[in-house]
Amino acid sequence: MLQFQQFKKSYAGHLALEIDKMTIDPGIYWLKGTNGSGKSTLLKAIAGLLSFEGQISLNPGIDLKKQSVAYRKVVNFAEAEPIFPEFLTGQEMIRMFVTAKEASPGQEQYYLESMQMQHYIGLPISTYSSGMLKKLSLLLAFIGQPKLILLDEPLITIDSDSLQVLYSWIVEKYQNDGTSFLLASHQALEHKILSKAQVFWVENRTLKAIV
Ligand SMILES: Nc1ncnc2c1ncn2[C@@H]1O[C@H](COP(=O)(O)OP(=O)(O)OP(=O)(O)O)[C@@H](O)[C@H]1O
Repeated sequence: MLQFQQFKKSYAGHLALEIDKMTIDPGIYWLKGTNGSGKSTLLKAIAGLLSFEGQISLNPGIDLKKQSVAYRKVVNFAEAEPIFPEFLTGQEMIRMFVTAKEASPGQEQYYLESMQMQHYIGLPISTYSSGMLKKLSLLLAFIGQPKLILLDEPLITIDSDSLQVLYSWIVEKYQNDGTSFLLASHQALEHKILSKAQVFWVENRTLKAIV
């Protein structure tokens, strides 16, 4: 599903993360690691938000650098602490993502309703609480037909009912569409399927599968 070749990310000349060669099969993965180990760096690099050395590609042969538009259409990302333009409404953000990701019209309705976001989605983002903003960013990560969804600390700030809805979105998307997930979380995934997700550990500036 996802391939790394001679991947290296440095900040101001200091190596943060290196993956010489690795293939990740389709699935749901739980990305763990101590603070500062490189989880967000990895997710942002895979999302195409950071410059790096080497190659990241998605099967079949969609290279992040060479086919950047095609790649970004099918790799979605929700940041740990999302920042969106405050003068836009959630609805306007959704409209932008629907266009960029070539989503089917009305796809967002299911997500808006199940997460009970309809009452605020037409308001400017400046009026949102951190949980309301987090739910918007999670919804945006499900827009389109992603092959891979990257969620950085998806469990923080949302209430327990919303958490159960998010778990169901992830499991449904994987089971119905075969979408893979990389979930970076310090909190346990308390769900009967997700708790069995294969673990990847980021340590010593690299990525290791825990078998
Ligand atoms: N913009 C940046 N400039 C310089 N160094 C950075 C930058 N972003 C991250 N780093 C460094 O890269 C390393 C990995 O950081 P990263 O944010 O990826 O860790 P993390 O595993 O997501 O941490 P946490 O669990 O605390 O969120 C850290 O040493 C951090 O100081």
